Amino acid sequence: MTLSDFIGALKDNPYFGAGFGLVGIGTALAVARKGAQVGMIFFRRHYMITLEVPSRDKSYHWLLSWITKHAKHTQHLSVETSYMQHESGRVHTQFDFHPSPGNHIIWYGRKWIRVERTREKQMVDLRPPNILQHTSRRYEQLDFLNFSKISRELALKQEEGRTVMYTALGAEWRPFGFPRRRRPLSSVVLENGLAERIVDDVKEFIGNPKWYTDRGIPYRRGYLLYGPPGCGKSSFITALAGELGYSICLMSLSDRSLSDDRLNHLLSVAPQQSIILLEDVDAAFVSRELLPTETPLAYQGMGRLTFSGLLNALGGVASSEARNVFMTTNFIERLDPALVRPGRVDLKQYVGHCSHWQLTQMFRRFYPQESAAGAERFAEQALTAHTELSAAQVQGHFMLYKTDLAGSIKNIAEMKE
Ligand SMILES: Nc1ncnc2c1ncn2[C@@H]1O[C@H](COP(=O)(O)OP(=O)(O)OP(=O)(O)O)[C@@H](O)[C@H]1O
Repeated sequence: MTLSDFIGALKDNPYFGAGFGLVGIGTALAVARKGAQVGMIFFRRHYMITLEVPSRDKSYHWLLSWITKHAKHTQHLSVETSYMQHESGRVHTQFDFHPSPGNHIIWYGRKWIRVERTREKQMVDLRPPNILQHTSRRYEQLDFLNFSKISRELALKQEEGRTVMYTALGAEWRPFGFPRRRRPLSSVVLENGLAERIVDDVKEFIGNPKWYTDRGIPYRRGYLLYGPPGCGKSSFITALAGELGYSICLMSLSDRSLSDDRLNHLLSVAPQQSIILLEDVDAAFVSRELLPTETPLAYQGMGRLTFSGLLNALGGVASSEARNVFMTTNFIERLDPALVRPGRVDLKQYVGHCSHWQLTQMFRRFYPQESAAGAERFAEQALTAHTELSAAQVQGHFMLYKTDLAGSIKNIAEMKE
């Protein structure tokens, strides 16, 4: 039997024909699948473009709120809980629902947009921040610009004339609550010329980055406001942020989940044009000279944040963006000298009890119809009745007698918190 006879016999064999046919179909499908994959890769490479928005980028939150608004039908949501404890002990909690990490398809402007939320993988010891990826057709590159612009406008509209408060969530800063109406500087009455002095200093710093780069000095400035409670430290910083059009990044050093790495990371990724506010710095650490006998245990270093970690983080924030760190305390004597040395704290300011001048100013703000002489009399009587008065006490008293000036003066001796 020759080879041609053998092939002829196989051709006529129905089993062989069917097997050959099946193999042929399988191969054709595999080739088609591979072709589709290659075609998709080719298409993506040449016709698609991906925009990556890291979480530390300013537009990240704008895009995230845009996506949250538009990806209404997504089935995967993740909750983000922000938590803030006020000095009064009052706890403020907020739940935000965002599309969870993964793919989300959004129908917008008569187009499908695919948004992918992913987590950055190379971070150690930190809750990884998210990345948003937005994919569009290459010839519609302008889409990115429009998309980013629209989300920015949406966010800016919400923030117009307002101060955004950020709190630290994992390794990221997240806006907390709705942006607050800006507090005018004039509403915080500090000792004559004090507010202007700090405002001028901050403005001078923000306006002169070149001075720092020319001298190789890290572009940051630290401020410490200290003094008794209720005298306007926090209120002034909030008003200052409003004046500058800055946001506030509020951080508590006694947060037990704060580690050296996390603090360092948070300081370096704080949103641009923001003030970092560390309130009650004495609550987390006390001067090493006071330890261990005279200090209550509650005040000793807590959590995984170490004192040297804090010093390094404050001294080591190298950023091209102006970095303003404000700290407040009621007990400056409890702070370690290393914490308040120049480089970490460049301007220290005592914000104390009300002076005669402050009392007259506050009186005139509350009772604008009253004469200057009336305000002087009020200030004198208040200081005769009380040696120390905080602005919060005075404000509380005025609130009590909002429409009753005579009552306000008559009951001056009862002014209390
Ligand atoms: N100098 C001031 N001018 C106007 N209002 C003030 C002033 N100081 C305090 N207040 C009012 O008193 C309240 C408490 O003030 P604030 O929280 O700013 O004080 P603080 O000095 O930061 O206190 P603490 O040291 O306890 O944090 C606020 O409602 C604020 O409006």
